[in-house]
Amino acid sequence: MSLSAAINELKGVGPQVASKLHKLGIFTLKDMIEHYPKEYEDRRQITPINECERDEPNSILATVVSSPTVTRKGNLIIVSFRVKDQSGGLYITFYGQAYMKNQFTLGETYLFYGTVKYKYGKIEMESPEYQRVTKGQTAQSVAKITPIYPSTAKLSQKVIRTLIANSLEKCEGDLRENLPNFILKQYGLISKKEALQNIHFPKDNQIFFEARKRLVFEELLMLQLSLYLLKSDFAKRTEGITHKKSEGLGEFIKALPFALTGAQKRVLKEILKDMESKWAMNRLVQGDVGSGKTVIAALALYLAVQGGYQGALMAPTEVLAIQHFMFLEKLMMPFGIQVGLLTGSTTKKQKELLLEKVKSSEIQILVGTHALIEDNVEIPQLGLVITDEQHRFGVRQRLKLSEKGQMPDVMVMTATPIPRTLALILYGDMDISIIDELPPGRQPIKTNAVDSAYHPRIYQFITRHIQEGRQCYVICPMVEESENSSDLRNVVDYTAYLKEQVFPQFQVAYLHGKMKPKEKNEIMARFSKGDIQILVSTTVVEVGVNVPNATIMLIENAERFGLAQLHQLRGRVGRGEHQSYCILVSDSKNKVTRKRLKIMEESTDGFVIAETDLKLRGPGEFFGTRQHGLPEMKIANLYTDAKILKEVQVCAARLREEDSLMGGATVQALVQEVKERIMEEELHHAL
Ligand SMILES: Nc1ncnc2c1ncn2[C@@H]1O[C@H](COP(=O)(O)OP(=O)(O)OP(=O)(O)O)[C@@H](O)[C@H]1O
Repeated sequence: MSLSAAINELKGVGPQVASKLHKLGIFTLKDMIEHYPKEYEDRRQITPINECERDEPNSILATVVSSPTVTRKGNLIIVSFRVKDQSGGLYITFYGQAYMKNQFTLGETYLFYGTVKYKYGKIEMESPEYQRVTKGQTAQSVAKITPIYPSTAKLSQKVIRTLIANSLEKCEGDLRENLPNFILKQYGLISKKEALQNIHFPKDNQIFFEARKRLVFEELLMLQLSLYLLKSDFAKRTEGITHKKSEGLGEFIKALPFALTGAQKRVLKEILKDMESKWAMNRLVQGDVGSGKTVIAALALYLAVQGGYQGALMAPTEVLAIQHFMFLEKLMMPFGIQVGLLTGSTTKKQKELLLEKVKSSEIQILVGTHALIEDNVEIPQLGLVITDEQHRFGVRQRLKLSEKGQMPDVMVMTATPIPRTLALILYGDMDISIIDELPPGRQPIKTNAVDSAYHPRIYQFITRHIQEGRQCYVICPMVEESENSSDLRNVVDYTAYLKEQVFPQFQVAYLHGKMKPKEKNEIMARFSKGDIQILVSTTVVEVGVNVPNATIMLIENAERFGLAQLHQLRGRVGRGEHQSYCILVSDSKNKVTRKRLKIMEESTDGFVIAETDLKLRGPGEFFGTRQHGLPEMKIANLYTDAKILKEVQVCAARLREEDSLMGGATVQALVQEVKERIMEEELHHAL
């Protein structure tokens, strides 16, 4: 059978099982085979019955010495019988599974795996997994390292195991090697077929590790190659624009309302060096929330414009685009530089006029949302592209903006502190600058995680601060009440409650993603001016909003947010001279949640928070949402597999650099496979 055969072509998969498998995202035999175990149980160690650890799982090899009997306790059917080995005996008991009565034969030997308990003065093993050991078999040939699969959609582990074993067997002929031989040799990788067989049913620990390494290597290599392909079809370092040194830059810096921090100066130097060189700049500027990235963007844009080029700045939301526009306009106007704004709400007429001015270079800096990448936007002298990324744009969108110019310099700003291992993958071919210093005078934000019993005190606290002239954000996980989330705070109802019951004396308003852009902008402008004191919102304010007078960030149902997200949200306060506070409300008793909220109380360092979050939750959930244009990881863990990742990057770079390798048929097939995957991803995304 072929790997692409539909799962219901497999024996034993009827419509019911198929629909359960579909729920797990399994449609073909290939999907089935790539449904990797989440963990393993080592059942090879067979323990004599009298040495079994209580309340722990054990493997025993025992013979049935009493016929199964059925008893009832209320509605519960209990099947029980006694088994023995040379050291002793115990009872095997199944609850609620009447059919077990007929599964065992007196005098036969079985391998049982289950938890051994003391119950009502008897030793018993509860609902164990079992397998008959026939005459010719040894216990060792039956007791195995057994895979345990993730989310089973009500399919038993046994069924999944059997389906995978069958898929592997039926597709054996189609499990072809897809990595070139020289890569297998150089990195000591086992074949694809062996790896797939042993990731599910490893014979021993050694082969399991080898199988995993091989599959992780392949997955990361595919990811790295797809990033290369998406970025520039294996383009090497390219020559770009040589921006002229600007004499006026010093004057521009002097005109800023503050002195640059040491970190800002260092990053600026790195950027200037890139811009003034003949190579195209491709730089990621990473700075913790509030570290002052926007001004760095302004300086780079100023330099480009001074040399006769145009610059573009793309932001992920309209609110943020407007904020950047206002900031840049104020700085640039005194120097006679014109800044334009293009967003989804720009009217047709305004847009025509604006685009004309951009085309004639009358407007030198264009700020906007992804409206900037539309085909009719022409920026003829485009020399610098900056995206304020925050993980909202895909690699492809970033490229599309760059393509409006002739190899413009590219700078990506991000506030999400990305652990090094992840930055390597997401921005593998970029140079990285880090702004690791906050502007002077900032007091660390005080953070407290509390439960909802604290609400009355929280409201008093907010009242006091607003009376002193400050402002407050309140974040809820939902926009409106919905059926399955009535226990979560929602923006609409909570605003009404706060307005009427708690803060009738203050201006309370709400903001959420479903509102019209015009309404959103209006509310944000009123909050910026101080006309609104309490802004209740979803995470739309998470990205980059800058209102220095806001000093309290109250987050309801804090357990619903990723740590990176909480850190971003908290970064909306503490942006001015006043002491700021972040209050995280959660009634969750979950241990991991409590730990995560505790980290927020203890650390204000975005990098520490991000690393810890990654450790606690795994990278899949790190960003809260999936990355556009990036395949999901099936087996690799970007955090713990950092060592393999490094090897992969060396290997991928070699494939890219040495054209001779590209000529080989296997490498071409590999690249083709990567291309197909990207298409699949895009399709998946478009749906
Ligand atoms: N060197 C500096 N000294 C004093 N204030 C500064 C300095 N640099 C920036 N600021 C101010 O700090 C605030 C935050 O700056 P900015 O909005 O650029 O931060 P950011 O890094 O983009 O943060 P975020 O990612 O959270 O949006 C702004 O009010 C800005 O004017």
